[in-house]
Amino acid sequence: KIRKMLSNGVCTSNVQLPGKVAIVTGANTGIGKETAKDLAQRGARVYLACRDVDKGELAAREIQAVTGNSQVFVRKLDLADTKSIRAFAKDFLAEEKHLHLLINNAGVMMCPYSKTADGFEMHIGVNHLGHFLLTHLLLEKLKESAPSRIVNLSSLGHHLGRIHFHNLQGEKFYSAGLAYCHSKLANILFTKELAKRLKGSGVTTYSVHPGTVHSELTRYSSIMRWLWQLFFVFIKTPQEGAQTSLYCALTEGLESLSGSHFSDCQLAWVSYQGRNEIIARRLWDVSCDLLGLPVDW
Ligand SMILES: NC(=O)C1=CN([C@@H]2O[C@H](COP(=O)(O)OP(=O)(O)OC[C@H]3O[C@@H](n4cnc5c(N)ncnc54)[C@H](OP(=O)(O)O)[C@@H]3O)[C@@H](O)[C@H]2O)C=CC1
Ligand SMILES: CC1=C(/C=C/C(C)=C/C=C/C(C)=C/C=O)C(C)(C)CCC1
Repeated sequence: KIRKMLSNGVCTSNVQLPGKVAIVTGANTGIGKETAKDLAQRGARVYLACRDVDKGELAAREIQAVTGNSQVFVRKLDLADTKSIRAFAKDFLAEEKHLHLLINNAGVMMCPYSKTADGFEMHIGVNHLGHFLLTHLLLEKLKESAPSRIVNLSSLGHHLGRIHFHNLQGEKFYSAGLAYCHSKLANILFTKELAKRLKGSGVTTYSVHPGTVHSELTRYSSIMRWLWQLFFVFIKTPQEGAQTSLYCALTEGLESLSGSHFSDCQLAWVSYQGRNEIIARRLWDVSCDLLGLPVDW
C-alpha cells in the first residue's frame, strides 16, 4: 500500500499502436522490458535492441506470450561500440519503412572505471554518446514517420551531475557515482538541444526520471542493492517505473512540451546546469566531434 501510494504516475493513455514501429534500447530487463511489453500490448511492432541477444530472445518470448503480439523482434545493439550502433541502424533502416517511437532506455550505473570500444568513459559513452549516435542515425526515419517521438531515460541523479568539458572521459578524476550523474545530466541537455533543432519537424523528444525502481541497475553497487532491499517498500516495480516513459511516448497533446523533463507522469524540475542552453549547445558540438558527426543534423 505504501509503495502504491508513493508510486505516483500512471500512464492512462488508451492509445493503440497498430502499424506503429518502436525501438526500445536495453529492453531485455527492467524498465525497458516493461516499456516494450506495454507497447507490444498496444499492437506496435517492437524492436528490442539488446547487447545480449540471448537475454533479448528470452524477454521477447515472454512479451509475445503475455501480449499475444508476435511482432516483437530482437536485434543486437551494444551501445559501448559505435560499430555495433552503426550496424544496428543500418540493418534497421534496410528492414523497416517507419520508426514512430525511439525509447533510449539502456543504461549503466556506477561501474568501475572502464572504456567503451571507442575509448569513451563507460557512463558517458553508453548512456549519452551511444544514444546520441543512435538517434542521429535514425533521425531521418523518425522525420519521415512523423508524428514521432524520442524518449530519453535520465534520472533524478542528474541534479548531482556537472559537465566537466576538461574531464569528459574521467581521466583526470573519476567517481563511479558522479560519472553516472554526469551522464544523466547529458541526457537532459541532449533532449533540450534536440527539441530545439527538431521544431516544426513533427518529431518531439522528452527526458524522463522513472522513479527509484527495482532493477538490475544496482548490479555494480552492493550499497545500493542493500539500500534498495532495506527500503523495498519505497522502490517501484519495473512496471511502475515504465509509466513515465510510456506517458511521454503515448500521451496526446504533449508536443508543445518537447524538450521537457518528466517524472511520475508530470513535468519535473531540472537542475540549473540542465537548463543551461550554452552548455547544451557545447555538449552537442563536443559529442559530434567525438563521434565524427557533422554539427548540424
Ligand atoms: N532503476 C532506477 O531506479 C532508475 C533507472 N533510471 C534509468 O532507467 C534506465 C533503465 O534502467 P533499469 O531498467 O533500471 O536498469 P537495468 O540495469 O535493469 O537495465 C538496463 C538495460 O540496459 C542495458 N545495457 C547496459 N549497457 C548496455 C550497452 N552497452 N548496450 C546496450 N544495452 C546496454 C542492459 O543490458 P544487459 O542486461 O545486457 O546488461 C539492460 O537491458 C537507465 O537509463 C537508468 O539510468 C533512472 C533513474 C532510476
Ligand atoms: C533517501 C532514501 C532513498 C532514496 C533513494 C534515492 C532518491 C535514490 C535515487 C536513485 C536514482 C536516481 C537512481 C538511478 O538513477 C531510499 C533508497 C528510497 C530509501 C529511503 C532513503
